[in-house]
Order: sequence, then C-alpha cells, then structure tokens
Amino acid sequence: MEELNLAVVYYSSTGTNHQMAQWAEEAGKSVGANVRLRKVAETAPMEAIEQNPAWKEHYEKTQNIEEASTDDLDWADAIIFSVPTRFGVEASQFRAFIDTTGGLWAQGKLVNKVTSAMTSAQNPHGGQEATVLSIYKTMAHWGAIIVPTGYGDPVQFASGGNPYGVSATVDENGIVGDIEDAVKSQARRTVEVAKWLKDGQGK
Ligand SMILES: Cc1cc2nc3c(=O)[nH]c(=O)nc-3n(C[C@H](O)[C@H](O)[C@H](O)COP(=O)(O)O)c2cc1C
Repeated sequence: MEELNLAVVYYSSTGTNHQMAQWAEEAGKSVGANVRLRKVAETAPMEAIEQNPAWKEHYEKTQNIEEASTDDLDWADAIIFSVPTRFGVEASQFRAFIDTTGGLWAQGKLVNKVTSAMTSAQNPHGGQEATVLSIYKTMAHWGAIIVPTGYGDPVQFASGGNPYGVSATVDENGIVGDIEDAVKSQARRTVEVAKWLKDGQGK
C-alpha cells in the first residue's frame, strides 16, 4: 500500500466547521492516511470579528492551526473541505482561498484529486445542500473526482441524509444532533476511494 495524503481544509467563524474538520482528521488517521488539518485564512477585518464574541474567541483559539496553502492541495491525494453556508453558498473566505488555485489548475495538478465537502447552516433548509453542490461545481472545473456521501452507509440517514456531503444544523447550543459518525464515515469513504485510485484497484 502506498502512502495516502489527506488534506482537511476548513473555514470556521464560530467553531462548527473546525469541529467537523477535526472529526474528519481523526477518521482519516484511523484508516492510515497522512493528514494535514488546515484552516483557510481569515479575510474579514478585525472590527467585524471583534463585534461577535464567539467569532473572536474561535479566531483567537485557532491561531496555532496552520493556514491552508496551495502546497497542501498539491501534496494531497484526497481533500475534504468543510465550510459554513453564507446566504446559500460557501463563506467568502473559502472562495478567496479557492481563487489562489489558478496556478495549480493551469498546470493540471488538481486533476483527479479525490474530493468531498461538508457544510453547516443555521437552518436545515437554509442552503446546506446548495453549499455542498456549489463547492462541487469548482471541483468539476478542477477535473477532480467528487465523492458524495450517498446512502451506502446507514449512518448518513441519522445525520439528516444529505447525500452530497454531511451538513450540520447549528443553533445557540452548537451542532444539532450527533453527526460525528456521519462525518467520520464521509472521511473514511473519501480516503478509501483515493486508495483505490492510487493502487489501481477497483472494488
Ligand atoms: C453572513 C452570514 C450568512 C449566513 N447565511 C446563512 C444561510 O444562508 N442559511 C443558513 O441556514 N444559515 C446561514 N448563516 C448561519 C451560518 O451558516 C452558521 O453560523 C455557520 O454554519 C456556523 O459555522 P461555523 O461555526 O463553522 O462558523 C449565515 C451566517 C452568517 C454570518
């Protein structure tokens, strides 16, 4: 078995997607992948962050996490993205990062990356599926391999059954329900698919 590199790239203002990314990191390691957990750089001005105590606290708490770079994408065989929903699409911080990938794209280095995406939103129907699908549009432009969650693992029914990628609903107490197993299942599946492709073995 060759080495398998997984990059878990997330953006989070108030911690939800950070938590989901950590679960994905844990699951990736549990199936033997080398994992890089990376946060997308903050682009909002400090005045905005400081107006929201939860945002400020999370921002300060995660200063030690390395920021995502295009090198992480180049290094990775598999990439999992976790990004909050903002008005029905991904947070702009994530789009700013994606907009730095033109060089890799031009060299064809994003082709066949094995990718999967997760999100969170305040409302179950507030754009969760739309956000994951929006990320997948970019993956199509990359020529990446998209790994949806589907319904192959029953744990996905328990987490709301978003077949595109796990999505969390968040209220004032944090993530609603227990989606940890669903996130971990998605991460393991993404790594498995990447392994099949890397080893040239089908299932
Ligand atoms: C500017 C803004 C726009 C948002 N738009 C939506 C939305 O369209 N639908 C929704 O259900 N929640 C929306 N939310 C709630 C966020 O999705 C929620 O705060 C986020 O998923 C929490 O993730 P985080 O803790 O990782 O930052 C919005 C929040 C902000 C600040």
